[in-house]
Amino acid sequence: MSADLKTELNKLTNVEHVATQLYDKIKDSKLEENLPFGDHNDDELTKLQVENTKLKHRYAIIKKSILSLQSQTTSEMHDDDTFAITEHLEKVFTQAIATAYPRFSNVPAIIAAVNASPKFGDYQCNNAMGLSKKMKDEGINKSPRDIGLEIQRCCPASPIIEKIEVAGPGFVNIFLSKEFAVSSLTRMLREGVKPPKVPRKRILVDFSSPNIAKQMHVGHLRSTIIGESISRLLEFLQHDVIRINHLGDWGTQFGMLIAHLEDRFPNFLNESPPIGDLQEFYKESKKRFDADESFKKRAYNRVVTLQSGEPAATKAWQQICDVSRKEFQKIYDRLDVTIQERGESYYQSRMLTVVEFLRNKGLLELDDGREIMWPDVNKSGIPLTIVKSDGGFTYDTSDMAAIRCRLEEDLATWLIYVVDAGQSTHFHGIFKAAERAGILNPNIHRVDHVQFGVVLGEDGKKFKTRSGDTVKLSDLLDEGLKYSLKQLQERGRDQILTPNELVEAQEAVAYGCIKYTDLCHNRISDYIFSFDKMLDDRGNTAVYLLYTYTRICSIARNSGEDFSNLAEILDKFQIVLEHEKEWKLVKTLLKLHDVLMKCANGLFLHFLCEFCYEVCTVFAEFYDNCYCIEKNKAGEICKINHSRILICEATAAVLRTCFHILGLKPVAKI
Ligand SMILES: NC(=[NH2+])NCCC[C@H](N)C(=O)O
Repeated sequence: MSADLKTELNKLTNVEHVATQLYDKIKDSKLEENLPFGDHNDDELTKLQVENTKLKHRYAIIKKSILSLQSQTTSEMHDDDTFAITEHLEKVFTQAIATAYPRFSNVPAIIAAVNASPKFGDYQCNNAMGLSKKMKDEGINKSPRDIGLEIQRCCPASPIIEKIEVAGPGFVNIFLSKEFAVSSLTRMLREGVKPPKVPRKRILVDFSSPNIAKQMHVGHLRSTIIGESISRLLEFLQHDVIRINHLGDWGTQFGMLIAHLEDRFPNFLNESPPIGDLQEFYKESKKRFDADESFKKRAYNRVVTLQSGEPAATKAWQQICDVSRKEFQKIYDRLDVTIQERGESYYQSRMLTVVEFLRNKGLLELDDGREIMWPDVNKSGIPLTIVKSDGGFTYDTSDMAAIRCRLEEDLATWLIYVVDAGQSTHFHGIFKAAERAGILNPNIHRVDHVQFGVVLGEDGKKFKTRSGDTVKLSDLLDEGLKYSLKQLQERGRDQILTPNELVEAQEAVAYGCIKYTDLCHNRISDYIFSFDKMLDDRGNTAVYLLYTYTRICSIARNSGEDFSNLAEILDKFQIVLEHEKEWKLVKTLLKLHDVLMKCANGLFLHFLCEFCYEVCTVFAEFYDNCYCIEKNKAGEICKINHSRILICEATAAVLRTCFHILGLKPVAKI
């Protein structure tokens, strides 16, 4: 709210206050004399009445000036229409409430999109009931309907609002302006889909984060998919995003791996060891570690040499990491994931300093030879183990060092950890402890553990292969490719598409399905992994969305005209919104910014999936009812509705934006 507006509102509040006092005075004086209201002629009362008239006059002037100031701010907002509609309406109606009832100027407007019949408007302001209750508590009786009417009267003009209606017991129904919709859509077609404006932040997203020498499992796959999409969403909103792979590349297990490497590949310093299956290698070394005392001793020694930075041990460690790194990278390439590696080893020296820091602050306590830290001053919950009894560090230590580095060195103000729900106690402890240590300040920093549920097999049990082993991710992706190829062949697409187009479609469908199935459920719940379900072309699936998108793209192509230069078309043809289905589709498209904001606020991507599905189903309604191209009996094109094809192009542009965030690769031909 502008400073001018605030001053005017303050004036109004004062006048309202004086007016109430005056009213009470008049009422009391009448009660005293037992006279009916307005039927008094004593001097005192006349004076009060004159004053009352003056106040009324002043009140009206101030209200008028507020209204004009408000329309100024709302049209300023419109100069650049890259805002979310709900957010804009919240501002407009918060101002309306403040003008109508200055003492409630801090009550935020409650705005909801209306999905029922269009006669109830497109959005609703739902404050009337609440305000009526508030007034009742003050002893004032005002019906929600009257309050609704007053809000309507005080609503500043907004270019996005066509009209406001008060219905029933006080519903304030808001109808969007078609003029605004056409101008937004035209702009979008000319300039591309722009993000809503939000204050830019530096955000660090910690995701994927598998462990060296261990299998990357479906939990890591979920983290990879969700983390990538969250990063894309926040980048689209113009934030400065740092994507971090917090690899498990440090710890005592490396001692035995190095010792085993020395024995199996004595020439490792000169030649990279041909380790095919690192997991098998891990198992072998673990067996020796448990059975052979001298091997165990050497393994412990290698931990010490590695941590002190000794070159041979460091080289061995790097080579082991390289084997895993290459495997992980193959998965990232297939899924089009970009991430920067910064494993636990990165924090080795920072762990030393963070331990010193916590110790100096007196936050570490001795417990059975370990040094622990209580996240809470009251010692509730579970303590973190900062230093083990043998002097080594733990997962807690590396995360304390990491959080400090991210906030103090990277200067991120928002940290996002995309890790399974099983680690929620760990992260809760880290966040609390960081706050207690003064590393994290909740007034400046935001931290989120973006947790997610487990992937289940079709039998409802934990996802495993038929033989009961954990599923290898590369095998899973291969299987997806097989399924999607089979589906494309069943549709005879292998006959129409070129071999390259077929591979492109096959990958888009397979990887798209796997990602979309993960993202379209509320991430907190578990979900069942089934290729048959995810490849269904009806319902909320990637296949349905990709097919709809391809169909939309083909409309302009089939018109026989060149729609590649939209600006040129827009110079010649206007978008008109006459048919109710055209209007419904455009209003749906305009929800994009609201949906993006909602996804970013709670870090939930299923809202975006639901939105894509809504766009596609509303598009189908539009397409069934509105001809874009008309053909004569001979099957020749006789009329092209340019406005409608432009609406199709806008739909495709909105879907493309969402697909990019969700990691779906749109293909022009399927
Ligand atoms: N900062 C973190 N702790 N990130 C998540 C690490 C996940 C860990 N490597 C695991 O596989 O469970």
